[in-house]
Amino acid sequence: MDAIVKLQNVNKVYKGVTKGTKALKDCSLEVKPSSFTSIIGKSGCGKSTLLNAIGGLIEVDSGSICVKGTELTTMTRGERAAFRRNHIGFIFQFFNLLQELTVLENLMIPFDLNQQRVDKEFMDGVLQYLELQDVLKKFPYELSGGEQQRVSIARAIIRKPSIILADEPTGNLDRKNAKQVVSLLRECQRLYSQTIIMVTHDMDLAKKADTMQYMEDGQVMSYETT
Ligand SMILES: Nc1ncnc2c1ncn2[C@@H]1O[C@H](COP(=O)(O)OP(=O)(O)OP(=O)(O)O)[C@@H](O)[C@H]1O
Repeated sequence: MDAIVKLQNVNKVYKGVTKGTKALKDCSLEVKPSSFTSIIGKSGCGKSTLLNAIGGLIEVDSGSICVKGTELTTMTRGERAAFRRNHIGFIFQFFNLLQELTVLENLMIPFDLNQQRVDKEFMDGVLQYLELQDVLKKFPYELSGGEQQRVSIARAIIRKPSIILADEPTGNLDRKNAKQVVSLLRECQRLYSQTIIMVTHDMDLAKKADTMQYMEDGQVMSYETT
């Protein structure tokens, strides 16, 4: 099956004050559709940069990034943003929920921005599955860390993106909630055929993916398939 995400020889240098940091060095990666991939590697090896490049959040210097058959590197920033809104959901370590909005309002932000209609039935199913129906009127600061992360997962899922990019989604959670989040991502993959790419420091959680990619010094070095 064709890869849903394919990077070939991608290079990214962050132009610093003194010298540039090479965050990606001829980095290549292929991800199969509806698969769950984890990316592990030491701090600073380029994991977040790789995820941000796949999600079109940053521009790279050279190489090819093909997502769902579309080349991102030739797009303008606005085109990448539109592509991201249509196809990609992001989950972050610090949840990125707006504290002054209720849970429901947070969930509606992407729909409002995109002037897109909500599939109410689908959304209700996701909320039920993530056990969030009873917290919809609460504010994020009234929720536990695990609940907040479940809200951010719901926000990523309910727009039915084909790809979910999760950057250390369990980094701020205790063991029990961390395991639950990874199980939920697995379920999203199973139920909604979403492709999940998860960056983590946690080897035990990384092993729960179908494919584990190891990054070192700006490159994906190897992979294991279970
Ligand atoms: N915006 C930026 N400006 C300058 N340098 C950056 C920027 N973002 C990342 N870097 C540098 O690029 C390299 C890769 O960073 P990246 O955040 O991708 O690594 P990481 O593997 O995700 O690290 P961690 O596990 O600590 O989150 C690091 O040397 C980092 O200091």
